[in-house]
Amino acid sequence: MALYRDKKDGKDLRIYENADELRGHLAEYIAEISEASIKERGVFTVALSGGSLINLMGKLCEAPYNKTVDWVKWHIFWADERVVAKSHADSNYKLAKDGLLSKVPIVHSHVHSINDTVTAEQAAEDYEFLIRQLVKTRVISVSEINDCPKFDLVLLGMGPDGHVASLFPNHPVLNEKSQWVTFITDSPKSPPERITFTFPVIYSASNVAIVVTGGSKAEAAHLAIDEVGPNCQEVPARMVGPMEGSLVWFMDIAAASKLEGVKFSE
Ligand SMILES: O=C1O[C@H](COP(=O)(O)O)[C@@H](O)[C@H](O)[C@H]1O
Repeated sequence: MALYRDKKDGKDLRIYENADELRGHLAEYIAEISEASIKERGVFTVALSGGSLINLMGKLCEAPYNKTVDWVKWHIFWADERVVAKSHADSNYKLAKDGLLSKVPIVHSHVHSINDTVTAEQAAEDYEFLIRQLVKTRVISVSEINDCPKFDLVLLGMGPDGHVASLFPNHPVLNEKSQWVTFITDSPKSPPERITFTFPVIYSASNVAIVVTGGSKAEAAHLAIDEVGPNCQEVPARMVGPMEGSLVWFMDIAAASKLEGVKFSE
């Protein structure tokens, strides 16, 4: 059970004693959305991030989920990716492959990774084209509000600066509205060249989860979630607010330690 669960401005906050507790509940949440999506549409489309998220998804590789989840119906995408070779230590694909995809029976052709042999600009263009094809063939649903892809689940981490995917504070791509996937060549966090989903795609998802652990992210979580005045707009995580679906924040106590009005019983 979550130590604390509440809604703040449409955000469903779930706070756990520690990262291990969070892991169990995150696995259950993902498995439930997978089951519902497969029941409704025959497939489950999930966009991953890199960083600490993959380790926090680790319980999915264990019983009962390794056997009960219908892995062959999963289609994997990346909400952001670093433009490096897939074998590079910085690759979000490699991180997910080593930590999750190689441990469960996902169909190889359902793993939709970026083209890592071209420039960041071309990689973003190619990735958007790939997503458009899968929208046309109805593997990915489409938003009823705009023509954006509607992923069943977008899983985001958050950096200590409040960035989500590769949408960094004060970067012009925060305002990108026309493209689904864009690129940057000046990421403040290495490596500099990345592709990223834009906010319209994140807003259109059926479900978005932001998964955050550790005290180094407590200040950014506070700025993203609490009412803190005009400067709060600069925190990209604050800009995540799905128009169509649900938004859940999974946090451990350390990440939630600066949230206002959150009290834990002794
Ligand atoms: O660079 C990135 O950082 C964020 C946050 O990473 P974390 O290790 O602090 O959780 C990650 O979500 C993103 O996918 C990645 O490219």
